[in-house]
Amino acid sequence: MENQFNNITNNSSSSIEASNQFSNKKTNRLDSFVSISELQEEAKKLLPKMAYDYYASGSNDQITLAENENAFNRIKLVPRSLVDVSKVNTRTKLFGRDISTPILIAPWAMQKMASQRGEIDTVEASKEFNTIMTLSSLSTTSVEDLSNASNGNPGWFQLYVFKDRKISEELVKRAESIGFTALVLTVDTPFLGKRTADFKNSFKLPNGLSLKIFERLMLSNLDGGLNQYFATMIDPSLTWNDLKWLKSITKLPILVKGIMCPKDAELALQYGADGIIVSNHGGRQLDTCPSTIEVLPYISKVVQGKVPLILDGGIRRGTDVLKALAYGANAVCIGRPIIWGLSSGGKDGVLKVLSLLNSELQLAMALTGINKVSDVNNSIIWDQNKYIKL
Ligand SMILES: Cc1cc2nc3c(=O)[nH]c(=O)nc-3n(C[C@H](O)[C@H](O)[C@H](O)COP(=O)(O)O)c2cc1C
Ligand SMILES: CCCCC(=O)C(=O)O
Repeated sequence: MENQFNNITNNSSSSIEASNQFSNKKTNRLDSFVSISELQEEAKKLLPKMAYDYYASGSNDQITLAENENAFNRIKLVPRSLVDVSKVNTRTKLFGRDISTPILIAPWAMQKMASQRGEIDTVEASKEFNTIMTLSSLSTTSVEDLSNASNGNPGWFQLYVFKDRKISEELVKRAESIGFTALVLTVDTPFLGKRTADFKNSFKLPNGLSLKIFERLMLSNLDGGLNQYFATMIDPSLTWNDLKWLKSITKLPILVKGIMCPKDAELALQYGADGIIVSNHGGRQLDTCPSTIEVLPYISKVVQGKVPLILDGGIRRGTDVLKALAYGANAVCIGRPIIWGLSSGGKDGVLKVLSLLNSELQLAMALTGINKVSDVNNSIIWDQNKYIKL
């Protein structure tokens, strides 16, 4: 039993084993953390306040930020008995690629505030765990350096579209030519949400760091504050027609990230999206919008398996991953859990987070009588109406 849930279904490596919470073979500092919330506490101790606040914050009153997690906790799973679960397996396939887990790494900006090697640590961990990382447009590592660090297999690239389309076009072509295998077009951010702590802290990148991808644009120092930077550079006039433009300049599959409305899911399909990411940007954009898990079943009904469907927002436990799969997602992305892992222990910290959440997922699958990801469906969600006549 212990072995089964220690050795995750990937090419198990020493650092994964060392970071596993139940392993008694080796111990290191990361072994003592048994949950994402403990890693968050550790990150809070280690990070400068300005960086921690930027990473942790939601917008306005942070209602949606809290709701993303709370909504998962309100959903109840159904335990099942006497099913042979001796070979539970979290492997799955996405865009033809075999991955060891349905847990992917969301794009998040400025990772070198969390560890010295930033995005390089994250991509190395994602490769070792055999999952997919999406690099943020606002990365502190260049696309070329990330590609080199991953032997030409850096994962997916997240795109914020610039007012100057030529810059975006050049960026897309660069990313495509050096091995990125999909584009993630973020559509929930015509303007950056109002994150109070960043205003109070007068957030700016620490000296010595810059937004590598845009270094040439001379705006990398962010002196005017995040929102001003964003408003200066990013195009708020983007519409569905621009998805056609993007498709015309790349052969890569395009996932649309930030879909929260079933009507928008319909439009995304109509305009040719190759994948949909249900996301409210981790509660950082429109405050008081619903949690992502709440809207997922409605979007799943529109998508009907035509393209891969991914959810992010509020995932802090393996049971949350299982609930998202049960509501129709093919995979999930995690943002802040990776941030806390990277801040607490660099690459090993990211591996720790992936290992911890995937072990929890594997255990939750066993306890609900599920052996493989493709067998998950909504019968594992408790619905008293189904049993009311019994
Ligand atoms: C600090 C931080 C930076 C982020 N930067 C980006 C970004 O550059 N591009 C983007 O599309 N989403 C960005 N996101 C949103 C994440 O991709 C993802 O939607 C969100 O973190 C998921 O919620 P979770 O943190 O609860 O897992 C960022 C999120 C955080 C917390
Ligand atoms: C100017 C930084 C924007 C990155 C981002 O998307 C976020 O912080 O949520």
